[in-house]
Amino acid sequence: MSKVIDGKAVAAAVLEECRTEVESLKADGITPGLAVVLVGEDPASQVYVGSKVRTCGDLGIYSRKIELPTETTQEELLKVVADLNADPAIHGILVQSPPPKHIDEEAVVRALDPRKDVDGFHPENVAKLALEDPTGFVPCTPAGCMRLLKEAGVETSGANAVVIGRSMIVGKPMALLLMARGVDATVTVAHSRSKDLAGICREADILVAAVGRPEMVKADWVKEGAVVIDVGINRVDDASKKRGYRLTGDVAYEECAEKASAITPVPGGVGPMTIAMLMKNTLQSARQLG
Ligand SMILES: Nc1nc2c(c(=O)[nH]1)N[C@@H](CN(C=O)c1ccc(C(=O)N[C@@H](CCC(=O)O)C(=O)O)cc1)CN2
Repeated sequence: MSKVIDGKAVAAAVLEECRTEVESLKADGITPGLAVVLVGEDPASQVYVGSKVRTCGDLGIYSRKIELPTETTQEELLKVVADLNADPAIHGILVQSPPPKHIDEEAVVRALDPRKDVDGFHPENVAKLALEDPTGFVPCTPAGCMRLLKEAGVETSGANAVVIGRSMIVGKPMALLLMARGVDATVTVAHSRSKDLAGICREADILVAAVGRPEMVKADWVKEGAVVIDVGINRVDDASKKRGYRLTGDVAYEECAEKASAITPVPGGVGPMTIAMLMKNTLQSARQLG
């Protein structure tokens, strides 16, 4: 049976580091500020945005929640972003993803001031990640995964890491982080079109699943003793639950836990780290912008 990597506990430790940094920023006359923009009424997004704002409040970070109706036009959203770019009280801006279908999300990300792009999605921050420039912002979920690996004492140097998924939010930045100098993993990025996906995964010392398919990774995809990081947070209908669904990852947890040396659960694994790393990025921005 494997060791469970407790994302809630690691996130709590990261948030304590943030609390200390907020005090230090305030002592220097800087009150960090985060703006969270939510377009539409996606229920999961409402939960995440609420959680981001609550965490800011708990740490003493100023936050501004901007809720816009589903019918908000691209132009209206770009105006909101431009106003936040110009607002000195705001150090970090994020637009919750996914926005409604008529919104061109890439154009919205490009409109962000990259110095305030605490999600790390702007092309300038993507380039800084590839260049290993620490002044850029690392996307929160992969940054959280890296922190979990570190806290779990996972040896990455020379390890075979397989990332399933090639999204801009998780797969691609995760691959860059794993191959970075000092981390030094040998990285394979696999996806739905990869031939023999199970075989590729079986080679992994570190397996990161970020595909958004409930319990796709089965025990026979996992090498004995591998470390498994499950990024998926899928809502699966479950009439036995009060809320009508249960959360499950991209990994069939029980059976994979039998083979892995360490594994993240869902919920309580990578998810809480996303918000903790967002707070870190906001404080980095506040420090850099002053
Ligand atoms: N602009 C962004 N949009 C989205 C991001 C992002 O980083 N930036 N990531 C995800 C959603 N997300 C944060 O925004 C997020 C997802 C999950 C969790 C989390 O704590 N999950 C809990 C379970 C919570 C629940 O009950 O649903 C867990 O896994 O334990 C936090 C944040 C997509 N959009």
